[in-house]
Amino acid sequence: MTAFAVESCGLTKRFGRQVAVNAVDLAVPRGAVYGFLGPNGSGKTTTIRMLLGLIRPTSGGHALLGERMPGGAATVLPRVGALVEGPGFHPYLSGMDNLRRLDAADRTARAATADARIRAALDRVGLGAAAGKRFRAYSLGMRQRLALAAAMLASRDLLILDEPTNGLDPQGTREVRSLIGALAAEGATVLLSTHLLSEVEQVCSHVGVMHQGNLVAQSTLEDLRAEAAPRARVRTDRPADAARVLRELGLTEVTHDGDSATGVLGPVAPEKAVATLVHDGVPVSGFAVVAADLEEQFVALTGEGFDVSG
Ligand SMILES: Nc1ncnc2c1ncn2[C@@H]1O[C@H](COP(=O)(O)OP(=O)(O)OP(=O)(O)O)[C@@H](O)[C@H]1O
Repeated sequence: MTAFAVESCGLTKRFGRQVAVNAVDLAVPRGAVYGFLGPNGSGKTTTIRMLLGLIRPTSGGHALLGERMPGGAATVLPRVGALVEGPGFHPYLSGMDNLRRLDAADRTARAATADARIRAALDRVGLGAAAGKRFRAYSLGMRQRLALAAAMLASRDLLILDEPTNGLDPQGTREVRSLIGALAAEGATVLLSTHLLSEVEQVCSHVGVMHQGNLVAQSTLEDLRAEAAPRARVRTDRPADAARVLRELGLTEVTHDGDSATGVLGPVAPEKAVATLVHDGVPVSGFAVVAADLEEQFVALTGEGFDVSG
Protein backbone atom coordinates (compact mmCIF):
# COMPACT_ATOMS: atom_id res chain seq x y z
CA MET A 1 0.00 0.00 0.00
CA THR A 2 1.42 3.35 -0.99
CA ALA A 3 1.92 5.91 1.74
CA PHE A 4 0.02 8.52 -0.26
CA ALA A 5 -3.71 9.00 -0.58
CA VAL A 6 -3.18 11.40 -3.46
CA GLU A 7 -0.09 11.35 -5.62
CA SER A 8 0.40 13.19 -8.91
CA CYS A 9 3.28 13.43 -11.30
CA GLY A 10 3.67 16.31 -13.73
CA LEU A 11 -0.06 17.02 -13.67
CA THR A 12 -0.66 19.74 -16.25
CA LYS A 13 -3.70 21.47 -17.72
CA ARG A 14 -3.65 23.99 -20.53
CA PHE A 15 -6.62 25.99 -21.69
CA GLY A 16 -5.56 27.19 -25.12
CA ARG A 17 -2.32 29.02 -24.51
CA GLN A 18 -2.86 29.43 -20.80
CA VAL A 19 -1.17 26.93 -18.51
CA ALA A 20 -3.66 26.73 -15.62
CA VAL A 21 -1.79 23.92 -13.83
CA ASN A 22 1.89 23.39 -14.53
CA ALA A 23 3.57 20.03 -13.82
CA VAL A 24 2.22 19.64 -10.30
CA ASP A 25 3.62 16.81 -8.16
CA LEU A 26 1.25 16.42 -5.26
CA ALA A 27 2.02 14.07 -2.38
CA VAL A 28 -0.77 13.85 0.17
CA PRO A 29 0.13 11.32 2.90
CA ARG A 30 -2.59 8.99 4.15
CA GLY A 31 -4.26 10.41 7.23
CA ALA A 32 -3.20 13.99 6.46
CA VAL A 33 -5.40 17.05 6.44
CA TYR A 34 -3.76 18.71 3.47
CA GLY A 35 -4.42 22.39 2.84
CA PHE A 36 -4.19 23.22 -0.85
CA LEU A 37 -3.55 26.92 -0.47
CA GLY A 38 -3.42 29.63 -3.09
CA PRO A 39 -4.99 32.87 -4.19
CA ASN A 40 -7.94 32.96 -6.60
CA GLY A 41 -7.03 31.73 -10.05
CA SER A 42 -3.88 29.89 -8.96
CA GLY A 43 -5.15 26.57 -10.33
CA LYS A 44 -6.59 24.79 -7.28
CA THR A 45 -10.02 24.00 -8.69
CA THR A 46 -8.56 22.88 -12.02
CA THR A 47 -6.20 20.51 -10.16
CA ILE A 48 -9.05 19.12 -8.05
CA ARG A 49 -11.21 18.59 -11.14
CA MET A 50 -8.37 16.61 -12.71
CA LEU A 51 -7.87 14.57 -9.54
CA LEU A 52 -11.54 13.59 -9.57
CA GLY A 53 -11.51 12.76 -13.27
CA LEU A 54 -13.96 15.56 -14.11
CA ILE A 55 -11.54 16.98 -16.68
CA ARG A 56 -8.70 15.31 -18.49
CA PRO A 57 -5.14 16.50 -17.85
CA THR A 58 -3.17 17.81 -20.82
CA SER A 59 -0.28 15.72 -19.52
CA GLY A 60 0.90 13.96 -16.38
CA GLY A 61 -0.91 11.46 -14.23
CA HIS A 62 -2.08 10.69 -10.73
CA ALA A 63 -3.29 8.02 -8.35
CA LEU A 64 -5.96 8.11 -5.64
CA LEU A 65 -5.62 5.71 -2.70
CA GLY A 66 -2.97 3.86 -4.65
CA GLU A 67 -5.14 3.32 -7.77
CA ARG A 68 -3.96 4.84 -11.04
CA MET A 69 -6.52 7.19 -12.52
CA PRO A 70 -8.55 7.20 -14.69
CA GLY A 71 -8.21 3.40 -14.99
CA GLY A 72 -8.95 2.77 -11.30
CA ALA A 73 -11.89 5.20 -11.14
CA ALA A 74 -14.61 2.57 -10.78
CA THR A 75 -12.80 0.94 -7.85
CA VAL A 76 -11.61 4.01 -6.07
CA LEU A 77 -14.23 6.74 -6.55
CA PRO A 78 -16.80 5.08 -4.24
CA ARG A 79 -14.20 5.53 -1.47
CA VAL A 80 -13.77 9.23 -2.27
CA GLY A 81 -16.15 11.97 -1.15
CA ALA A 82 -15.97 15.18 -3.12
CA LEU A 83 -17.18 18.73 -2.77
CA VAL A 84 -16.61 20.60 -5.98
CA GLU A 85 -19.04 23.05 -7.53
CA GLY A 86 -21.92 21.34 -5.67
CA PRO A 87 -23.69 18.44 -7.32
CA GLY A 88 -26.82 19.34 -9.25
CA PHE A 89 -29.36 19.80 -6.48
CA HIS A 90 -33.00 19.97 -7.42
CA PRO A 91 -34.49 23.32 -6.33
CA TYR A 92 -37.98 22.03 -5.55
CA LEU A 93 -36.90 19.02 -3.52
CA SER A 94 -36.01 19.20 0.15
CA GLY A 95 -32.44 18.76 1.31
CA MET A 96 -33.35 15.28 2.50
CA ASP A 97 -34.97 14.29 -0.80
CA ASN A 98 -32.02 15.65 -2.76
CA LEU A 99 -29.71 13.39 -0.80
CA ARG A 100 -32.10 10.44 -1.33
CA ARG A 101 -31.88 11.05 -5.08
CA LEU A 102 -28.08 11.24 -5.06
CA ASP A 103 -27.77 8.15 -2.89
CA ALA A 104 -30.16 6.18 -5.12
CA ALA A 105 -28.02 7.11 -8.14
CA ASP A 106 -24.92 5.68 -6.43
CA ARG A 107 -24.74 2.02 -7.38
CA THR A 108 -22.30 1.27 -4.58
CA ALA A 109 -24.60 2.67 -1.85
CA ARG A 110 -26.78 0.23 0.12
CA ALA A 111 -30.46 1.14 -0.19
CA ALA A 112 -31.33 -0.56 3.10
CA THR A 113 -29.17 1.87 5.08
CA ALA A 114 -29.98 4.97 2.99
CA ASP A 115 -32.31 6.73 5.45
CA ALA A 116 -29.99 6.28 8.42
CA ARG A 117 -26.94 7.43 6.45
CA ILE A 118 -28.76 10.46 5.05
CA ARG A 119 -30.02 11.47 8.52
CA ALA A 120 -26.52 11.08 9.96
CA ALA A 121 -24.95 13.15 7.18
CA LEU A 122 -27.54 15.93 7.58
CA ASP A 123 -27.03 15.96 11.35
CA ARG A 124 -23.25 16.12 10.99
CA VAL A 125 -23.45 19.28 8.89
CA GLY A 126 -26.10 20.84 11.14
CA LEU A 127 -28.96 20.57 8.66
CA GLY A 128 -31.05 18.12 10.69
CA ALA A 129 -33.73 20.71 11.48
CA ALA A 130 -33.84 22.07 7.91
CA ALA A 131 -33.87 18.64 6.24
CA GLY A 132 -37.46 19.02 5.03
CA LYS A 133 -37.03 22.51 3.61
CA ARG A 134 -36.86 22.95 -0.14
CA PHE A 135 -33.38 23.47 -1.56
CA ARG A 136 -34.40 26.74 -3.27
CA ALA A 137 -35.15 28.22 0.16
CA TYR A 138 -31.68 27.31 1.47
CA SER A 139 -29.16 30.09 2.06
CA LEU A 140 -25.73 29.88 0.40
CA GLY A 141 -24.29 28.47 3.62
CA MET A 142 -27.04 25.83 3.86
CA ARG A 143 -26.39 24.83 0.24
CA GLN A 144 -22.71 24.44 1.04
CA ARG A 145 -23.58 22.30 4.06
CA LEU A 146 -25.84 20.11 1.92
CA ALA A 147 -23.02 19.62 -0.58
CA LEU A 148 -20.79 18.56 2.30
CA ALA A 149 -23.45 16.14 3.52
CA ALA A 150 -23.61 14.70 0.00
CA ALA A 151 -19.84 14.10 0.14
CA MET A 152 -20.30 12.18 3.39
CA LEU A 153 -23.24 9.94 2.50
CA ALA A 154 -21.04 6.90 2.79
CA SER A 155 -17.97 6.45 4.91
CA ARG A 156 -15.00 7.65 2.85
CA ASP A 157 -11.27 7.03 2.95
CA LEU A 158 -10.53 10.27 1.13
CA LEU A 159 -12.39 13.58 1.04
CA ILE A 160 -11.52 16.17 -1.59
CA LEU A 161 -13.17 19.46 -0.72
CA ASP A 162 -12.94 22.58 -2.85
CA GLU A 163 -13.24 25.65 -0.57
CA PRO A 164 -15.47 23.85 1.97
CA THR A 165 -16.06 26.94 4.11
CA ASN A 166 -16.96 29.20 1.21
CA GLY A 167 -20.21 31.05 1.89
CA LEU A 168 -20.47 29.95 5.52
CA ASP A 169 -20.91 32.38 8.39
CA PRO A 170 -18.31 32.31 11.21
CA GLN A 171 -20.33 29.77 13.21
CA GLY A 172 -20.73 27.51 10.14
CA THR A 173 -17.04 27.91 9.34
CA ARG A 174 -16.11 26.75 12.84
CA GLU A 175 -18.47 23.80 12.59
CA VAL A 176 -17.09 22.67 9.24
CA ARG A 177 -13.51 23.00 10.49
CA SER A 178 -14.28 20.86 13.51
CA LEU A 179 -16.10 18.38 11.27
CA ILE A 180 -12.95 18.08 9.14
CA GLY A 181 -10.95 17.41 12.29
CA ALA A 182 -13.43 14.71 13.31
CA LEU A 183 -13.28 13.03 9.89
CA ALA A 184 -9.50 12.98 10.06
CA ALA A 185 -9.63 11.55 13.58
CA GLU A 186 -11.76 8.72 12.18
CA GLY A 187 -8.93 7.95 9.76
CA ALA A 188 -9.97 9.72 6.57
CA THR A 189 -7.47 11.71 4.51
CA VAL A 190 -8.75 15.19 3.70
CA LEU A 191 -7.53 17.41 0.89
CA LEU A 192 -9.15 20.84 1.06
CA SER A 193 -8.52 23.88 -1.03
CA THR A 194 -8.61 27.33 0.46
CA HIS A 195 -7.37 30.86 -0.07
CA LEU A 196 -7.26 31.40 3.70
CA LEU A 197 -3.95 30.91 5.44
CA SER A 198 -5.73 31.00 8.80
CA GLU A 199 -7.80 27.99 7.72
CA VAL A 200 -4.65 26.02 6.96
CA GLU A 201 -3.15 27.03 10.30
CA GLN A 202 -6.27 25.96 12.17
CA VAL A 203 -7.08 22.60 10.60
CA CYS A 204 -4.25 21.28 8.45
CA SER A 205 -1.29 19.03 9.14
CA HIS A 206 0.19 19.55 5.65
CA VAL A 207 0.19 22.34 3.12
CA GLY A 208 0.75 22.71 -0.60
CA VAL A 209 1.05 26.23 -1.92
CA MET A 210 -0.12 27.08 -5.44
CA HIS A 211 1.03 30.16 -7.29
CA GLN A 212 0.15 30.81 -10.92
CA GLY A 213 -0.38 27.13 -11.68
CA ASN A 214 2.79 25.97 -9.91
CA LEU A 215 3.08 24.08 -6.64
CA VAL A 216 5.72 26.30 -5.04
CA ALA A 217 5.93 24.58 -1.65
CA GLN A 218 4.74 21.36 -0.08
CA SER A 219 5.50 20.12 3.41
CA THR A 220 4.13 19.56 6.86
CA LEU A 221 3.02 22.72 8.56
CA GLU A 222 5.51 21.98 11.32
CA ASP A 223 8.47 21.89 8.91
CA LEU A 224 7.35 25.06 7.22
CA ARG A 225 7.15 26.83 10.57
CA ALA A 226 10.60 25.54 11.52
CA GLU A 227 12.02 26.97 8.32
CA ALA A 228 10.78 30.44 9.16
CA ALA A 229 14.06 32.26 9.63
CA PRO A 230 14.38 34.31 12.83
CA ARG A 231 15.39 37.95 12.33
CA ALA A 232 17.19 40.29 14.68
CA ARG A 233 15.72 43.76 15.13
CA VAL A 234 17.94 46.47 16.65
CA ARG A 235 16.52 49.75 17.92
CA THR A 236 19.10 52.51 17.65
CA ASP A 237 19.51 56.14 16.69
CA ARG A 238 22.25 55.06 14.24
CA PRO A 239 20.38 52.53 12.07
CA ALA A 240 22.72 52.75 9.06
CA ASP A 241 25.75 51.93 11.25
CA ALA A 242 23.84 49.09 12.89
CA ALA A 243 22.95 47.70 9.45
CA ARG A 244 26.62 47.80 8.40
CA VAL A 245 27.72 45.93 11.53
CA LEU A 246 24.99 43.31 11.07
CA ARG A 247 26.06 42.78 7.44
CA GLU A 248 29.72 42.43 8.46
CA LEU A 249 28.67 39.85 11.04
CA GLY A 250 27.08 37.75 8.32
CA LEU A 251 23.38 38.55 8.75
CA THR A 252 21.45 38.49 5.48
CA GLU A 253 18.55 40.52 4.07
CA VAL A 254 19.67 43.44 6.23
CA THR A 255 17.55 46.59 6.01
CA HIS A 256 17.15 49.72 8.12
CA ASP A 257 14.66 52.52 8.61
CA GLY A 258 14.33 55.62 10.82
CA ASP A 259 15.13 54.03 14.17
CA SER A 260 15.96 50.38 13.59
CA ALA A 261 17.90 47.84 11.56
CA THR A 262 16.91 44.26 10.93
CA GLY A 263 18.36 41.14 9.31
CA VAL A 264 18.07 37.34 9.18
CA LEU A 265 20.28 35.90 11.93
CA GLY A 266 21.17 32.59 10.26
CA PRO A 267 23.93 30.92 12.29
CA VAL A 268 24.86 34.16 14.11
CA ALA A 269 23.99 34.01 17.82
CA PRO A 270 21.87 36.96 19.00
CA GLU A 271 24.21 37.67 21.96
CA LYS A 272 27.14 37.93 19.55
CA ALA A 273 25.21 40.47 17.47
CA VAL A 274 24.49 42.61 20.55
CA ALA A 275 28.09 42.39 21.81
CA THR A 276 29.51 43.37 18.41
CA LEU A 277 27.13 46.29 18.00
CA VAL A 278 28.09 47.64 21.42
CA HIS A 279 31.79 46.96 20.82
CA ASP A 280 31.60 48.91 17.54
CA GLY A 281 30.05 51.88 19.32
CA VAL A 282 26.48 51.52 18.02
CA PRO A 283 24.07 52.60 20.77
CA VAL A 284 21.52 49.79 21.23
CA SER A 285 18.28 50.92 22.86
CA GLY A 286 16.42 47.71 22.06
CA PHE A 287 17.10 44.24 20.62
CA ALA A 288 14.63 41.52 19.69
CA VAL A 289 14.64 38.20 17.88
CA VAL A 290 11.51 37.94 15.76
CA ALA A 291 10.44 34.64 14.18
CA ALA A 292 8.93 35.08 10.74
CA ASP A 293 5.31 34.05 10.72
CA LEU A 294 3.74 31.82 8.11
CA GLU A 295 2.14 34.71 6.32
CA GLU A 296 5.51 36.35 5.71
CA GLN A 297 6.77 33.02 4.38
CA PHE A 298 3.91 32.65 1.96
CA VAL A 299 4.36 36.19 0.76
CA ALA A 300 8.03 35.36 0.19
CA LEU A 301 7.03 32.22 -1.75
CA THR A 302 4.36 33.75 -3.90
CA GLY A 303 5.11 37.47 -3.88
CA GLU A 304 1.47 37.98 -2.89
CA GLY A 305 -0.48 38.37 0.29
CA PHE A 306 -3.15 35.97 1.40
CA ASP A 307 -6.47 36.86 2.84
CA VAL A 308 -5.88 36.07 6.46
CA SER A 309 -9.32 36.97 7.77
CA GLY A 310 -11.84 34.33 8.87
N1 LIG B 1 -12.66 25.87 -18.50
C1 LIG B 1 -11.72 26.84 -18.54
N2 LIG B 1 -11.40 27.47 -19.67
C2 LIG B 1 -10.44 28.42 -19.70
N3 LIG B 1 -9.73 28.81 -18.63
C3 LIG B 1 -9.99 28.22 -17.46
C4 LIG B 1 -11.01 27.20 -17.34
N4 LIG B 1 -11.03 26.79 -16.04
C5 LIG B 1 -10.09 27.52 -15.39
N5 LIG B 1 -9.47 28.39 -16.23
C6 LIG B 1 -8.39 29.31 -15.88
O1 LIG B 1 -7.37 28.60 -15.20
C7 LIG B 1 -6.81 29.39 -14.14
C8 LIG B 1 -6.90 28.63 -12.83
O2 LIG B 1 -8.24 28.58 -12.43
P1 LIG B 1 -8.76 27.76 -11.17
O3 LIG B 1 -10.26 27.90 -11.11
O4 LIG B 1 -8.20 26.41 -11.21
O5 LIG B 1 -8.09 28.55 -9.96
P2 LIG B 1 -8.41 28.49 -8.42
O6 LIG B 1 -7.11 28.53 -7.74
O7 LIG B 1 -9.32 27.37 -8.12
O8 LIG B 1 -9.15 29.86 -8.16
P3 LIG B 1 -10.53 30.16 -7.42
O9 LIG B 1 -10.23 30.09 -5.97
O10 LIG B 1 -10.85 31.54 -7.90
O11 LIG B 1 -11.53 29.13 -7.90
C9 LIG B 1 -7.59 30.69 -14.13
O12 LIG B 1 -6.82 31.66 -14.82
C10 LIG B 1 -8.85 30.37 -14.89
O13 LIG B 1 -9.32 31.52 -15.58
